[in-house]
Parts: sequence; C-alpha cells; structure tokens
Amino acid sequence: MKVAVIGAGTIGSAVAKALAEAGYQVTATRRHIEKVKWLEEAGVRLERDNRKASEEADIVIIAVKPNKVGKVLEEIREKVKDKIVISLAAGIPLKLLKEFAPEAKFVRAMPNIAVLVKESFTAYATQDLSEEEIETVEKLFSAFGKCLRIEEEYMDAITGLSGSGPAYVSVFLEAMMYGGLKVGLPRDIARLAAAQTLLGTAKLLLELGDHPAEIRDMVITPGGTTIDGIFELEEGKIRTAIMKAIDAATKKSKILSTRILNST
Ligand SMILES: NC(=O)C1=CN([C@@H]2O[C@H](COP(=O)(O)OP(=O)(O)OC[C@H]3O[C@@H](n4cnc5c(N)ncnc54)[C@H](O)[C@@H]3O)[C@@H](O)[C@H]2O)C=CC1
Ligand SMILES: O=C(O)[C@@H]1CCC=N1
Repeated sequence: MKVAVIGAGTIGSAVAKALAEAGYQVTATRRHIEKVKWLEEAGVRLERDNRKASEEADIVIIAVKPNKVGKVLEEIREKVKDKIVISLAAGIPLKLLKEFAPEAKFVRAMPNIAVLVKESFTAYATQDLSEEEIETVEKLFSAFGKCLRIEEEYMDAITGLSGSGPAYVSVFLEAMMYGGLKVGLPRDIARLAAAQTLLGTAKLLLELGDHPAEIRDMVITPGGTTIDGIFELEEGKIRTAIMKAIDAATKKSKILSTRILNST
C-alpha cells in the first residue's frame, strides 16, 4: 500500500516513519525537504511535489497546519479523486474538507505525538468509507498506536484532550520530576520514577479500574503519606486547572475552522 504524507513536520514525520517501519511504501513532502533527510534512513521517500506524491499514492495523509489545508487540497484535488484522504488538522470539519476536494473520500483524524513511540491514541471520524476501507485505515492507524472511530461532533473535544494531551502530561511529569529534585533525588532517578509511575498508573486504569478514584483509594493508606500529598494537590486546584486546559484547547479547535473560513 502506497501512502503520501503531505507536510513532513512534527506529526507528519512521525507518522511517515511509523508507517514506513510497518511496511507501507511512504512518500513524504515538505517545502524544505532537506530538513527531514533523516526520514530516508527510516525508508521514507522524500518528494517536493505534492501533486506527484498524491498521484502515486493509494492513501494521502494531510499533515500541514490547519490554515494550509485548503491550499494543499486545491493543489492535489485532481490527484485524489476516489482516494482516501486522511486529514490530521485540528479543527477542520469533514464538510469543509469536502468543499476543497469534493471527489475524495475523507477521514478526519486526531493522533498525538506518541506516534513516535507507537502509542498514539488516534480518534477519527468519517462518513465516506466502506467497511473494507474502514478496516484499511484502522490497520494504518494501528501502525502507530490505538485507534477509535467516533462521531465527528466529538473531534474538537478529542483534540483538546488527547491531541494536545501529551503537552499537559509533560507539564505534570516535569512537576513530578521537580518534586523529586526538591526532596533530594538525583535527576535521572527522579525522571525515571516520574515517567514509570505515569506509565504504570495509565496501565492500571486501562487494564483494571473503571475509574481513577479506585486507584487513588488503593494508594491512600489511612493516616499515611499519600493523603498529605493529595491534600496539597486539592488545595492547588490541580483538577480545575487540567479541566480548564482541555476546555480551552477544545474551544480553540472549534474556532479554527471559523477563522479559516473567514480568511478564504
Ligand atoms: N504536533 C502534534 O502533536 C499534532 C499535530 N496535529 C495536526 O497536524 C498538523 C501539523 O502540525 P505540526 O506537525 O505540529 O506542524 P509543523 O509546522 O511541524 O508541520 C507542518 C509541516 O507542513 C509543511 N508544509 C507547509 N506547507 C506545505 C505545503 N504546501 N506542502 C507540503 N508541506 C507543507 C511545513 O513545512 C511543516 O514542515 C496540524 O494541522 C495540527 O493540527 C494533529 C495531531 C497532533
Ligand atoms: O497544538 C495544536 O494545534 C496541535 C493539534 C493537537 C496537538 N497539536
């Protein structure tokens, strides 16, 4: 299966590399292609011409910034007739994608940067694909993590939660690490302890628990150490801050398409 990735920036390069490693024939484009020469080592072919890359591909993935999606789709419109086109852009609805290239079969997808370690959560929405084509795109998304088909109405919320999520989690991880430094741990030990704790807790939730509170309850020994830490977290309104972050990013995703529509 031949895949073209249009826009080999941060997420496009990660996707291109993961797909090449999974055995797809991948061509990636970017305006300054020399900046991603390293992709060739991963088996990705580099190409400057978006039209040529799209013409040769079975599936086209659009990984440019949201305000460039329209321009790129207009450029490759003739080359993606009846082809599956997967847009990774935040905030661009299927309806708007379709206006730029009416004869393509669109998937709106939101992965996250954990594509780099093949642990992305990729949610996607589509109205154009057959069951067989759904299987094809799910296999493709599975090359870099877990995927889930959702209704398009949830795509902005998913963007605010799991698309942007690694950025929030990295703030939390850094704070955990700094906490470790504050109480005298060497840097490398604090880093490993914070990261492995996050990984283990996520696994506990996915494999055992229905609700994070169950995990919290297992850790808190009455009169022990954890409850003193939790008391401080509650005073710092950490939950409110995280909920506000997801709310703000979701709202931004919602207004992106309005901005783009107004500027075209
Ligand atoms: N960075 C992330 O973690 C995620 C990003 N996204 C979405 O992916 C898209 C890209 O985001 P990033 O990778 O962060 O941005 P980026 O700026 O790193 O990558 C965009 C790339 O597109 C290239 N480009 C611009 N115009 C082009 C054209 N006409 N033809 C070919 N290439 C062109 C740029 O040179 C750049 O390398 C955005 O729409 C974003 O919403 C989605 C999920 C996660
Ligand atoms: O910050 C952004 O707009 C993109 C979309 C989700 C993650 N990064």
